[in-house]
Amino acid sequence: MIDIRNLTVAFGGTRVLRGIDLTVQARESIGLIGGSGSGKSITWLAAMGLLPATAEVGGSVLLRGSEILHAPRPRLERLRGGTVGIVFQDAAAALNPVRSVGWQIAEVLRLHRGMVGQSAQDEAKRLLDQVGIPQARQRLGAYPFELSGGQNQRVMIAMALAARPAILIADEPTTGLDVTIQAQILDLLRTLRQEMGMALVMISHDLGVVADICERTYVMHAGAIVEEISVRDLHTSPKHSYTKRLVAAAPPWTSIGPLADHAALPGQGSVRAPIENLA
Ligand SMILES: Nc1ncnc2c1ncn2[C@@H]1O[C@H](COP(=O)(O)OP(=O)(O)OP(=O)(O)O)[C@@H](O)[C@H]1O
Repeated sequence: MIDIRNLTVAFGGTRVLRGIDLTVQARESIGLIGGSGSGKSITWLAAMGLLPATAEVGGSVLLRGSEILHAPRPRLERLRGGTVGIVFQDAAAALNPVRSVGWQIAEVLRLHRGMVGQSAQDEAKRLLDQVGIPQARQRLGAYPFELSGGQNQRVMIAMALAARPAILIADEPTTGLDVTIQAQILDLLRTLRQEMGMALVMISHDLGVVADICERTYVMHAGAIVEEISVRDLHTSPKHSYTKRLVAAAPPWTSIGPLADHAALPGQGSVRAPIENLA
């Protein structure tokens, strides 16, 4: 689906990405984990051609076999088109404050699927239903400021899904939300991936989140990938010292923490356990 080779990024001669190699297969769920400033977001922004022109970008990014790095914008938009959906961390900042959520979803439907009028409204309502917004028909007219943080995050996911992407990139989609809402959003992403057969890239500084939802993960440190590891092997065979430190620091109740049920399979949602226990 995506094949990134030797991706480099520099700003004003200062290197922030040092030769990233990364692949995503159809339908798989991968993590990109690392500390603040390690280069997780820059990797995807560069790969998708979303960095400002001041960024010096090198390497190769194949999307379904076609080179998209440095592709002219119309070609890039055509290639990227409905293939890749992106969910950012801060929904409140990413959504347009002066347009209703129904309008914003309908706009994606118009651009990517040529839908207009009542059929776009009906599809927007169906998408809000799908991401778990109650009273979806009435909510089409709501503005982002009228919704909670978790609901805005769901709207962003609905917008990403509206283009029917084959791959969904979620950049810290639960940061800033309280733990209960975080667990609900992770559940939603897990369910949607299964229902829609999408690949999922989960970018997070939280190893528990990645271990909960992904099958394998890349570990980033200081602008480089230091390890690629299956989530199953995180307990037993992390090789790089940075990965070992991440595993050691994982909260005890997560899929990878010391109290984890080691028989649990990745993606089965053990991060939910403490929330259920607290309820
Ligand atoms: N527009 C820019 N100009 C210069 N440097 C930048 C720019 N954007 C990002 N950087 C630098 O690139 C590095 C990687 O940033 P990136 O946002 O990818 O980190 P991250 O791993 O996603 O961190 P976080 O979890 O905090 O979001 C950082 O050192 C950051 O300061």
